[in-house]
Amino acid sequence: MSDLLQLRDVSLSFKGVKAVNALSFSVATGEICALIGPNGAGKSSLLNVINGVYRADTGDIVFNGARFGAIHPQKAALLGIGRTFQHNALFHRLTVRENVLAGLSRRGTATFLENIFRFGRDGAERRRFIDRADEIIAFLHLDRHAETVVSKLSYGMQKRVDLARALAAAPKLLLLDEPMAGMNQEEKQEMSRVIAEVNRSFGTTIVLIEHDVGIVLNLASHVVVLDYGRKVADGTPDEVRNNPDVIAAYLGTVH
Ligand SMILES: Nc1ncnc2c1ncn2[C@@H]1O[C@H](COP(=O)(O)OP(=O)(O)OP(=O)(O)O)[C@@H](O)[C@H]1O
Repeated sequence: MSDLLQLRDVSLSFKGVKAVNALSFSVATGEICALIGPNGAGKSSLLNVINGVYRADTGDIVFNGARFGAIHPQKAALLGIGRTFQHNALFHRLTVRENVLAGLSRRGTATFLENIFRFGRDGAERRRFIDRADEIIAFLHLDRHAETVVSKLSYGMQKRVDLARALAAAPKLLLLDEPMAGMNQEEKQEMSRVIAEVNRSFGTTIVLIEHDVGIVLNLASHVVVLDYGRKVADGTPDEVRNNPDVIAAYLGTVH
């Protein structure tokens, strides 16, 4: 299987703190890769480098054959890198459908506001966007909430809407920052099923951050363990589970 994403010797510092330290690893096309590690290990910083929110101090990223040291987040989205955030980036006063449409707006010629407020310069494009939004909404079993204002939904449902928003643009690579944070075990299992279904049905390559190691080791086919910005382990769930360095740095500690 070819690599969709390669990180080569990537480093990022914040005022002397090495958030990401000479990190290299690859993500194969079509896989679910989990990033795990203690608080402050550099996981979110790394996602922010991949989609251009932060600029790496050194190192290269190769995505889908194109190499870049830094990229603008909008360019990353256009290249096919989608993203959710630890604290969702939804428009809480808009409906679920409107939020999913917002995820599509960069793909067309009409602006986000034109898409939302129905004065689109291209009615056919708007129709296509609505169909696409509704397809994703149905896929994620959000149909009955399509017209609901996001602030009225439970936290777990909002996380799902955030996933729908990111998925709407049909990314090749989807970066999920703690998609199960704040959920109970049942909600986590459900979200885990949804992520696996997205990966299977759309062939989307997924890199996700999740603290629940039990969930991660069942969901991901590839696990990268970080500690203090460095890579501690990189392998299959079984390899990682049995790695003494991982047990010492992470699995052996209560998180
Ligand atoms: N914007 C920032 N400004 C200054 N320091 C930062 C910034 N973002 C992250 N850091 C620091 O970089 C290091 C890595 O943080 P990061 O948030 O990437 O870790 P993480 O593994 O995602 O942690 P968590 O699991 O708590 O989300 C930490 O020491 C953090 O304090």
